[in-house]
Amino acid sequence: MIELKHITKVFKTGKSDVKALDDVSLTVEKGEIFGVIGYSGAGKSTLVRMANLLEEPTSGDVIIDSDNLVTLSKEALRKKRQRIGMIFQGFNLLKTLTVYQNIAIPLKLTGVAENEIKTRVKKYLEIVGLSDKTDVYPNQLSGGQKQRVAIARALSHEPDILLSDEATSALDPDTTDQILELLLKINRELGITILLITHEMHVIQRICDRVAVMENGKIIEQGPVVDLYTEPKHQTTRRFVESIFPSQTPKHIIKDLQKEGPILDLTFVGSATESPSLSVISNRYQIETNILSGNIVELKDQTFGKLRAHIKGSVQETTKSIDYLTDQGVIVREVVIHDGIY
Ligand SMILES: Nc1ncnc2c1ncn2[C@@H]1O[C@H](COP(=O)(O)OP(=O)(O)OP(=O)(O)O)[C@@H](O)[C@H]1O
Repeated sequence: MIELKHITKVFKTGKSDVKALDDVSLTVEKGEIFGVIGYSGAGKSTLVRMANLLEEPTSGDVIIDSDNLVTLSKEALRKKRQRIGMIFQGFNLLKTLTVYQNIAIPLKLTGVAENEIKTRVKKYLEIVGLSDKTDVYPNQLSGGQKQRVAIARALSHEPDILLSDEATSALDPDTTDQILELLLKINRELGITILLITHEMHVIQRICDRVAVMENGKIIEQGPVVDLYTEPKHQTTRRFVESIFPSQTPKHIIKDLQKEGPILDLTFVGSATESPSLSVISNRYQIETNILSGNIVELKDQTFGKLRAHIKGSVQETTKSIDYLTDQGVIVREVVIHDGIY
């Protein structure tokens, strides 16, 4: 549905050029929620703005439903953009207009008839849960409510695609979750494909199907969210996953404990999170287990857990225990410290 092919973007500045995107390719399938995560300056905003050509690539193609935006006429591009809604961190509402006018005026500018405008404003304010705020001004709304109005405004053009540029970054955690739930509902009930950028793993975890990790203008890793959680390949991806599962065992404790037996990081996905594998190995084999840290989180469609445990016992019994865990679908990785480094 959205295909970014070999996109490079160089910003010409006074002194030196900045390569914000460096040969980036990405495909978002119809109906999915695709997240792009990266630290500040990675190139995320530039990337998402390619998908409606708010930013033009220096080279590469932007294909939306088999049309290459780069080669479309101005008129055809204008029409295509109406199929692509966008929401922003700063909401971009006009302060001097009411909620109704903020949604209605862009529709009027694209030639939608007055009756149809009334119907759409009513419908989309209902969907975002703000039917009672039609006549108020943006400064009478909370941040979350402002973002709901911005979402209703984007939806009122009845797009196939919604682009989200850090839409929850200015919101507190509870409001963030409410907006993420709303995005999920829009995706499921209206069938709208969503491409979002964020610097928060929490956003990816809650609603995304697939994710790409960006660094220095490149995509360094991409795939289903659960794959990046279970086996992050790149150091930066590992840092993002650790932001959800901080491993806070002090290094000197790991160093001491590992003299008596291995410290294991255990990763559980789906039903494995519910089976009592650790108590089974304690009962079945001659070992002692001690849990050092752990957490279970909900990904979009399944549960995912991490546990750090210390195991004491003979090499033979420890090996049997690890084999048992592996057979149960648990991913087992030994934590080792050499000279103070994990
Ligand atoms: N209009 C511009 N002119 C010059 N350089 C720019 C422009 N827009 C972005 N850049 C540069 O391109 C690089 C990528 O910026 P971009 O805003 O896409 O990153 P980001 O990952 O969205 O970061 P943040 O989360 O801080 O917004 C940065 O080095 C930035 O300074």
